[in-house]
Amino acid sequence: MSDLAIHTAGLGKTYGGRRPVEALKPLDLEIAPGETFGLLGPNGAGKTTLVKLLLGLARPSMGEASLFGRPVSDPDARRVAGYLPEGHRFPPFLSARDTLDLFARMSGVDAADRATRSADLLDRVRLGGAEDRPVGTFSKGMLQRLGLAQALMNRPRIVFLDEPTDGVDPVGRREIRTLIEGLRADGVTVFLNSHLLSEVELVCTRVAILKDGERIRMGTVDELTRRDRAWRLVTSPLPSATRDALDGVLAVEGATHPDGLVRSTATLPDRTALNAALDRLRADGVEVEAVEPARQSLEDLFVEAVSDTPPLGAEADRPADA
Ligand SMILES: Nc1ncnc2c1ncn2[C@@H]1O[C@H](COP(=O)(O)OP(=O)(O)OP(=O)(O)O)[C@@H](O)[C@H]1O
Repeated sequence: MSDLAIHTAGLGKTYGGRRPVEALKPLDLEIAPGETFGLLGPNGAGKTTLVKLLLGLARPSMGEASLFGRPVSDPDARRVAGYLPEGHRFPPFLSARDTLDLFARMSGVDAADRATRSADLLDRVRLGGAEDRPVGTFSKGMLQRLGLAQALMNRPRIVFLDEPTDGVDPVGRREIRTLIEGLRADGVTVFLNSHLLSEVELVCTRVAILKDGERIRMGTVDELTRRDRAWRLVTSPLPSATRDALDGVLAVEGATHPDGLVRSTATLPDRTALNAALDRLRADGVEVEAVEPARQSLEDLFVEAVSDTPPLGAEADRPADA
């Protein structure tokens, strides 16, 4: 039996009808326990479909999926999962405490446990003090935090969070991020669907990008955002002869920083060539403060990946070494 948190083999979904939609093309996916995995993709890419398949809420057209070694069609597989759906709604007249009590009943939490569990969760999502207010008076951030508490009610080993920071202000987003980091510290596997790439970049250990139902990228944020054959340098100012000698290799940023150092990007075929360039800088009396692989933001990568279509099976699994 697999001890992976999520395992899929050839999992795919085509919605029927007069014009069938291939929402998810056959997907092989392995997510280890304790990972915080981010699923990205433009609207209609198949993200929600994948989550529904993993929760047994939609039936696959092909392939199989399991959570912690149990097929997702087995209700016991779902018992270890929590779910915060996108755009969830709670009855507005219920208090936060009553809302959680309702979900506790639906999750089969023992009557003896329910009150303590709800109180603990309300504290955890920082809603202690607002427990008796009707949910209809809650801000978007409070509603999302209550949604998170609901998703954690059954002490899940894995939680699926669909746009948890949707409509939430920066302070609320940070609070939700801290909660997600807390889950990771507790060893809970997190499967995050989000359009907020800066958040995903901060919180996820690994990400995949879906487009038109197909996975077009997958890797750690570090692997995916590292630019091939490019390094970022921080140095003392460069004499003009050095600039001329390294013309075409070194692109120096125009602005001088308050620290008096200059930033540049070196584009070179390999590490040997990088070291030759550094030797040249040193020989010219330039002091080197820092050298690191150049990166693009996750947002740049996303836009680039979804704009040019070629599915990059080989590149997706490209080794991290520059
Ligand atoms: N019940 C359904 N019946 C028919 N087609 C569907 C159904 N649900 C989703 N689809 C289609 O499947 C494709 C994938 O939809 P899905 O909701 O999984 O995308 P998504 O990546 O979650 O999008 P978004 O970011 O907008 O939430 C879309 O073309 C969508 O129109």
